[in-house]
Amino acid sequence: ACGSSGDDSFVPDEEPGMSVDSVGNGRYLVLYSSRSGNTEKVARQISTILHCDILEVEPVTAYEEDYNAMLDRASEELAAIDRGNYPAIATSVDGFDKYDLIFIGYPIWYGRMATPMQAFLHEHASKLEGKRVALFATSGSSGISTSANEARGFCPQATFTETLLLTSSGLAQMESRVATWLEGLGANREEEEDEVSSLKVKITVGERTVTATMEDNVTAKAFLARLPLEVELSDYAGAEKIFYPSPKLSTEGAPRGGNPTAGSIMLYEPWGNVAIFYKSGSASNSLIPMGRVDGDGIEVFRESGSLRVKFER
Ligand SMILES: Cc1cc2nc3c(=O)[nH]c(=O)nc-3n(C[C@H](O)[C@H](O)[C@H](O)COP(=O)(O)O)c2cc1C
Repeated sequence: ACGSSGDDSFVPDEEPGMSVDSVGNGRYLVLYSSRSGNTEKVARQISTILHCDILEVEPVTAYEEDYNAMLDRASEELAAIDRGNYPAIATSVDGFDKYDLIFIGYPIWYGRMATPMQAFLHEHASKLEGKRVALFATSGSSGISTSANEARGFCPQATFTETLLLTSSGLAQMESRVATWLEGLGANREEEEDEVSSLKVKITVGERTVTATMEDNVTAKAFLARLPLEVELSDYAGAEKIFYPSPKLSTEGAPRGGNPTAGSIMLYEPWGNVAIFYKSGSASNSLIPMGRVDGDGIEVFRESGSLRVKFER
């Protein structure tokens, strides 16, 4: 076997860390590594039950298809780890601040934690300080305690919960075992309808989807109540994309006055049109602030001419 130690692997220096695709409110994150799919199934089950974020920790060099070649590689990588050389992994995370509980799953290799997850914990140990960590593993028959000790070694400042091990005979009861374990941890499905997410809107423009955060006022709420909504936005003055809701949106009691900047979503009361500003506009008492396109999502509205868009919750 060649190139298996990982010592000399070139790690591209492109992204400092990846952000996890958020689906839930971000209380839980499931991180897993998996070669033949068993641990991945458990990880997906956890993420489905909790409706939470999930991220695979992947090696830079793909796993060998051939089982014997894989056994060789794994034992070489484990020996290298014992000498302080970790295999290169393609996954890194900027931080775990928003997560209350982080699930970490891996297969058992030679009684130990699979090497990609060891490398991940080695690289992220300081970021996991003070975090609550729930370990889960799959194996043919071996136990989890050696790998749990390895995890504690990497992250002495983390708090470890009760673990879950599914051996090949236990995988058949995966659903009930996972559900019972999560109950014991007090982990439950993330609520989707909290105040913040209820003001979130997805806007799809062609192939791209951006998000906006709406205001908590009567006009914005009237708009939210009409979603999903597909409309043609026309260009106005080379600064706004506009459309005319029909019937007009209620403005009764809404705060007046706006100073539009790129990203502002406002209602122009005299005409009743909704305007998404991709450039700054003039301040006006006839503008009612309705919300704002998040981040740099406003870029998608800079295309010239009209745009077909879909707004949805
Ligand atoms: C390199 C390697 C070493 C393994 N060592 C063990 C072991 O020591 N004890 C055990 O019970 N199973 C062992 N297995 C079996 C895996 O732990 C088991 O198939 C696991 O569910 C695989 O998870 P995955 O499908 O997520 O990759 C090993 C598998 C591989 C590939």
